[in-house]
Amino acid sequence: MARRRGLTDPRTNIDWDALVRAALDVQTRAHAPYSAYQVGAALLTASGKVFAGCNVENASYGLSICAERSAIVQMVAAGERDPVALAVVTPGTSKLGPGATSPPIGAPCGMCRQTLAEFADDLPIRMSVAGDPSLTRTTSLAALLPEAFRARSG
Ligand SMILES: O=c1ccn([C@H]2C[C@H](O)[C@@H](CO)O2)c(=O)[nH]1
Ligand SMILES: [Zn+2]
Repeated sequence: MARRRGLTDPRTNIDWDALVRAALDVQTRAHAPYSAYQVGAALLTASGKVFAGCNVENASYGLSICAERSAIVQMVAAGERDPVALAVVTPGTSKLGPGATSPPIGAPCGMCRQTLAEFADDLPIRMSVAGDPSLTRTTSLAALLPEAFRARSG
């Protein structure tokens, strides 16, 4: 018999504030000397644990890894494979340089979307701009990546 999801199930009871805080915390440790664009991501898994990742750039630019994929690597290395929510935090206006207006709410890139699709059919995703609570949007992996590539059905 399938277990009913209780109040403590992270799928139905996502503590978004805590997840965004974890993303903000790891964002400060991003290694982004080339783009100066620091990103933090925090993945909540079905076990209730949070795995955080930041972008790590390289002098050979193409080797850079995004925050979202960093978080997935942390999750898999810890033996988990069932993400239930993702928070992503991108830089606020103060980091954008002179003359910058309102920053865009940074959404996960295509490569990160497909990497997320490896571990979840769908996933709520909250995207926030650091330091500006009005710039927050909650969407889903299925909305961001319809018709993800899947080698197998089911
Ligand atoms: O989904 C994304 C898109 C970009 N970046 C990083 C990569 C690079 O270090 C910086 C500028 O593109 O932002 C992420 O972390 N996640
Ligand atoms: Zn990415």
